[in-house]
Amino acid sequence: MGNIESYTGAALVTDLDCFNLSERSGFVLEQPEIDLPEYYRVWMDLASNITPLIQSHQLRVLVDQMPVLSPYNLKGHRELRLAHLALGFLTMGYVWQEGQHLPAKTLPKSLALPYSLVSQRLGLPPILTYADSVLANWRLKDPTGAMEIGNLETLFSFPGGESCQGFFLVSLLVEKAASAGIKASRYVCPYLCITHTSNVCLSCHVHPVFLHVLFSGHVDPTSFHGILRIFFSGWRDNPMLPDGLLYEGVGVKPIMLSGGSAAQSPSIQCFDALLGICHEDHAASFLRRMREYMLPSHRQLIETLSSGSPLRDFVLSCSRPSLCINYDSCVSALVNLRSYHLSVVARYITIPGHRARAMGCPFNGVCSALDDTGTGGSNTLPFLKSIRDSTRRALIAQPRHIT
Ligand code: HEM
Repeated sequence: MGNIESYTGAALVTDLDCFNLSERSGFVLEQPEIDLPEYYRVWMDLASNITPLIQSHQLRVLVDQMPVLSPYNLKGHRELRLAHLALGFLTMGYVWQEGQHLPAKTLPKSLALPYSLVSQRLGLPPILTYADSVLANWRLKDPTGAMEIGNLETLFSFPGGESCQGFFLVSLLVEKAASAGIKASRYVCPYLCITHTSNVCLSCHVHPVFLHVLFSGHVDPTSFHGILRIFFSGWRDNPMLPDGLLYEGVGVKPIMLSGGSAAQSPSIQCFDALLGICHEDHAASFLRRMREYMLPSHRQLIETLSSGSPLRDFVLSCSRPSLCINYDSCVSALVNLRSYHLSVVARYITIPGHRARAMGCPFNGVCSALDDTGTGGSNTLPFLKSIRDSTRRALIAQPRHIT
């Protein structure tokens, strides 16, 4: 494995391993481990049964009784990822078992200490991230079959049944679809396109990625808003836990961490970096902060792509109409994805939020404190619109309307 710091575009073409990227599935972890060594049985048993344990209010008691296990019997990247995923589920379940009115303010040492140590080894924060719940939380029902929604299941899932699984699996398939674009990015890496102009045309491979966004049918808006969303909530910018969460045995002060969000998806930030899309200050700093919730190698790829000469400048300097058209088709695809995503957010957050406020929430107000705020802590609609609009501004030929 090479040293990531010293990478140039040329090296990027040849060594995907360095960025923990798979040739077949991009940022998705290939063949995630599905079990840990026997020593960790208690983690796996509790995480695998998290829904009934939350519903019967037993999870906290059982976590309090766990022994403090050493993380040093975990071997290799895949075991560490599975441990981070299982401990992340236990943490979210522990904190939010009793809903928004009674969040746990302290994570017991039995969970906090091994979780912090596993997190340090991976370079991830000790909270459930997108790298866990989406990129490493899957297996094939039939190992010989294809990676498609009917043949996929999650390893762990929160209350919310099919909708919870659907939320993770649809996001997983978006990442899988994005892998074709990520692979193409190797060839249009800004370093390379300076010398190999023909390669830039390959950027159009990014385009089909966005046709794969299929959300309806797998996630029910009422379950998502009323049941599931609280389990992604973090302890930063969150009125339910304004002072953060104390990790017992790790530090003496509570710490603040954002909840899980697809804003932590490395694929979309890679496309922004590659296409040279610049967001407004506030949105850009939120997205940059979300990189702290990605694996260091994924973050590094985004930074490597951003640090080269902007692709957009290069395309403009070539004065080749076909290149401009290809570039614009990639940007339009990203604009369309973000417009589509805005409609998803309205359907899954804004409308159920209004309904819950008007009727009194059918789930005992489980999520009223979250109503219009994303689980990553953003002020949702203005933030997402600003990102969509700055993407649109990158178009070389500015059309009047893009749907
Ligand atoms: C029920 C479905 C979904 C809802 C309700 C939803 C909600 C949100 C919210 C509220 C944000 C703002 C950041 C935050 O505070 O968390 C966000 C950002 C984001 N979401 Fe989603 N999301 C959904 C599905 C997806 C899927 C399937 C993807 C694709 C992987 C995705 C990709 C993104 C990205 C990339 C951002 C960062 C903003 C951007 O770059 O445009 N989301 N989402």
